[in-house]
Amino acid sequence: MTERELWERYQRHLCVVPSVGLTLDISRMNFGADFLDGMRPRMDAAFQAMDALEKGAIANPDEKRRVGHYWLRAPELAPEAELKTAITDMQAQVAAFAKDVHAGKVKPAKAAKFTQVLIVGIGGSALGPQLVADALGSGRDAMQVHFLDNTDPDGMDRVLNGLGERLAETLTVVISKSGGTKETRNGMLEAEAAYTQRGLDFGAHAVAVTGDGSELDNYAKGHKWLRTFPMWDWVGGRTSVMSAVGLLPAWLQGLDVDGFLAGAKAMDAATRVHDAAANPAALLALMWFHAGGGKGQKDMVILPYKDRLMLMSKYLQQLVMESLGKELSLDGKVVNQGIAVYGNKGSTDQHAYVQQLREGVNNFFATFVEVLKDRDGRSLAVEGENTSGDYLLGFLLGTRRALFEKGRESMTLTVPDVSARTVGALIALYERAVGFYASLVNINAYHQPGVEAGKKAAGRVLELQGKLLAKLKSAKAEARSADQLAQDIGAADEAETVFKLLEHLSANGDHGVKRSGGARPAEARFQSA
Ligand SMILES: O=P(O)(O)OC[C@H]1O[C@H](O)[C@H](O)[C@@H](O)[C@@H]1O
Repeated sequence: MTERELWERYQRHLCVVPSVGLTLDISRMNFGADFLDGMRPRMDAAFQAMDALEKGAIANPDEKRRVGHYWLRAPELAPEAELKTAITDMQAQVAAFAKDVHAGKVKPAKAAKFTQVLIVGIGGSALGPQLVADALGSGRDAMQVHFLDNTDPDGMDRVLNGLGERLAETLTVVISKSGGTKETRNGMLEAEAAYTQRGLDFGAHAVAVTGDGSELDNYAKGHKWLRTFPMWDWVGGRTSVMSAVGLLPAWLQGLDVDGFLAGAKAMDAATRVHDAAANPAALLALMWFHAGGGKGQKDMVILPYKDRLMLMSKYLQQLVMESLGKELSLDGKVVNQGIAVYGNKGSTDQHAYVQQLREGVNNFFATFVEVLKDRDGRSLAVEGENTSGDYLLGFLLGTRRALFEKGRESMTLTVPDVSARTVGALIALYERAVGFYASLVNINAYHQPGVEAGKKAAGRVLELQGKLLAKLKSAKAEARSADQLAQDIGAADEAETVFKLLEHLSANGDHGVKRSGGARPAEARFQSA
């Protein structure tokens, strides 16, 4: 295709959303002239399914749940008055609570004001707040935000030690929809211990966002925490950033929450249109389908040319992969669907993996995210009249061209700035694109049965460790191999797991296990010290 033809194709297919100032350019995706027409019946079915979902149908059949994240920014669309009230009440409660915190009406026991927020959560209960905080935050925010999003002891030490004395002015927000996620429970207990160590009552510094009656809800109430905010079964974790999960941290940080919700609402309005050519979410889903043959054969590389959007790929990785990575279709057939997502930021990535994108295996399509506004205020001329921002765009356009020359497909999303409104719009765009794509390939986007398998297996590993420790203690002083110990606890087939457990136990002082013998598994001996 000549540059002239490309320019015409660009103008013909450019999807424009004036309400949020976003455009989607699909001209560098090499779909054929009849692709969009050919997909029309499937796309129409996807539109119908989405309409039904928004009206309150059971869109998550396995869990018999409704899917209501679109109501969070348009409560008037909730199918029942009680739901609408629940949403508006939640919004009012988080806003009022944050105002009281900022005003010092809700204050810590031994400091004048809360100045820091520590969020404890994982997956959908962390990624949204992390994206929003990183994209929109600054050193001038009302409160600074920190995260515990793992059960890594050293990771937690780093955050808690970093807070140091400021723990006395830190409000901890524990977020878990189910209220039973082990990583989050562990983070909460470690945070609690850090407060206790400094002579601070954790409950007077803690709030929860969780489902009514969950383990976390009971713990928070039992330990007299400051407040609990609701989370509902009709909001999925990965689409919960506009529930209290994301709104409470955003309010506390002092971000433009109204703009965030309004951006999403405007994008929702634009993506409800039953005309794929004018609907950026439908076009995204169709392009994903085109690129991967409806089977996820190509990976989605997200390349925002803006530091503030660096977490976008991480956020979309969960949204897309947990929603679309499914074994079974809605009819119960094995389909093993999914699209792999990765990315970081441009132009930084040009100095890393873009080499492979241009010349290596052609198993991806790129999505460039272009932000028109360079910075607040004017820029320095770094070379002739050129600014750093001119370079950033130059690198984006240059890389895009270099990929196209080698037959590598890409789309370009252009947004005016990284404001709360834009971030809300981008999140809403991808939420709906994922829903549409799931319909196109006939899967349930709203459950995650595969995640459970790993959790159950982890539970069995910890049970095994319990038996192992009991055995080691009873057989004191006698050094045994992993194989012997596995047999001793009636788990001969689990010798490898037992060996891994023993290596970890002996590398840490917590359980008093000592390792001797050689480096190889068969030579190693373990005993209780
Ligand atoms: O919010 P929680 O119930 O603690 O869940 C946190 C996360 O863990 C689960 O394993 C799910 O795969 C995620 O979708 C969820 O967001």
